[in-house]
Amino acid sequence: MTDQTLIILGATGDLTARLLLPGLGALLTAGHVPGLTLIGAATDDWDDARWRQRVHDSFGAHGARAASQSAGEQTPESDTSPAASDVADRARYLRTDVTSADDLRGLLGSVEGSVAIFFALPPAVTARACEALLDVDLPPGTRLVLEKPFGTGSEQAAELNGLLARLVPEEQVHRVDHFLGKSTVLNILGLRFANRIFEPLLDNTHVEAVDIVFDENLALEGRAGYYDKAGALADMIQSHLLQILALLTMEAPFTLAAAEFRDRKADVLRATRPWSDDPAECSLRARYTAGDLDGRSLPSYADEPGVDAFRGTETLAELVLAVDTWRWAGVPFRLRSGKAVGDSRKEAVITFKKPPRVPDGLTGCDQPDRLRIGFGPDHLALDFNINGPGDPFELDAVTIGADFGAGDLPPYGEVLRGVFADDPTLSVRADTAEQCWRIVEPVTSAWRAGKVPLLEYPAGSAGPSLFLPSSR
Ligand SMILES: O=P(O)(O)OC[C@H]1O[C@@H](O)[C@H](O)[C@@H](O)[C@@H]1O
Repeated sequence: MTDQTLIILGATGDLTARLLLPGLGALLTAGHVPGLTLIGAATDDWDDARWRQRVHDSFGAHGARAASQSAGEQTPESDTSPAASDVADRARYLRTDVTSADDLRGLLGSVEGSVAIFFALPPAVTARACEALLDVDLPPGTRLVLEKPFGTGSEQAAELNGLLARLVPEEQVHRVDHFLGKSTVLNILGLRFANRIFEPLLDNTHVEAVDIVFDENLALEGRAGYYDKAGALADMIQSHLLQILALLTMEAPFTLAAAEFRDRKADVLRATRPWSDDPAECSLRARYTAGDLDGRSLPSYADEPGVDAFRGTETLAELVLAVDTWRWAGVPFRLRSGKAVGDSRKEAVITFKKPPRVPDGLTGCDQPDRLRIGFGPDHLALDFNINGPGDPFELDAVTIGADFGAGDLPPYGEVLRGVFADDPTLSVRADTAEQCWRIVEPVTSAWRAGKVPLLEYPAGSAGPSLFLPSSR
């Protein structure tokens, strides 16, 4: 394998420290990308020593240690693995204006081997950095790795795609959605396509509704600079939850090769739209007010440092979608995500229709059957009715379940593995990035026009919920 260099633009930021470097550390510890050179670039006045310390801290704090422990290795509490330490010790930092072609030229001039550039930057800065790269000769095979949100709408995403297409071929663009690197999310493929018993039931004949819910205890956690401009809809639904919807609804690909896998996802996303023409009927937005959560007193979102209260950013969003394919037409898909919600719930729930008729004489429980795929804790459960203990004609609800277990790598490690292996399977393709904005845009326009009120919920409460519209 040729030597690889990873350049992180935005190296001093929160994303790099919290997610990217830990994922990289785990990947290195697992023995991938030997000989990697890591270069950090940002405007901050850092030097190699400070950057190396950051890399060591982030490798040690999360990814590298977690990965080696899951592999059964004994490592002292504060140590990174030797492979990750070696990369940290050799890491370089270059003070760089990422929007300046001269600076980027200088940065790339110092690099050997195969290069991946990770844009750990806000969307607007990413676009400006890509523009600047137009004036730079990129080494052959350069991969560009972009974070979500990809643009701020379908038009901006299309513009950015046009720009990227002038820089490198589409196969070398990796649009990261780290949910596609989560083992539980990827397990949807195994669950659906490697079993006989579930797949035949997953259609509009048998399924009543599907909920994809990601309600978090986490509040803003100091991320106002990014989150206040994004909000729950762009942060979670337009990106992560639509990817889950695609995996739950796609037809079986012949292989998991990038082209086919991404074609099948694109098919269903093209067929997806808001459930009703009136976004007020099928969407809800809300933001948290002061409240208590897990023994913490949280301020109102509007009072969090860095928040522009008048912007009206939602911290909870819910949206019902229709997937207009032969298989799924008529089944509502409810996507919901909220911050500072008391009852953390992260799962996809497939609710089946009731049986056509329960014989007279079987009484008691008549809960619909449900298949639950938990995204944290990772779990699979099937709820159904049986003749339980006691009266043989009295029905009881039971659940059988299995734990998925953690993946070998954290999600960012999995995503980076694809980047270094030149495999874009887990990356979001250009057309899909645009489709995901197209799906939510009728709703964001209605929200902007004030047609859907911004509700409030106390932090720590369950938050408001939509009354599901009847099937049409
Ligand atoms: O559960 P995970 O992997 O931390 O993912 C959830 C996070 O995903 C991120 O992409 C969002 O920006 C966060 O707001 C969210 O909390």
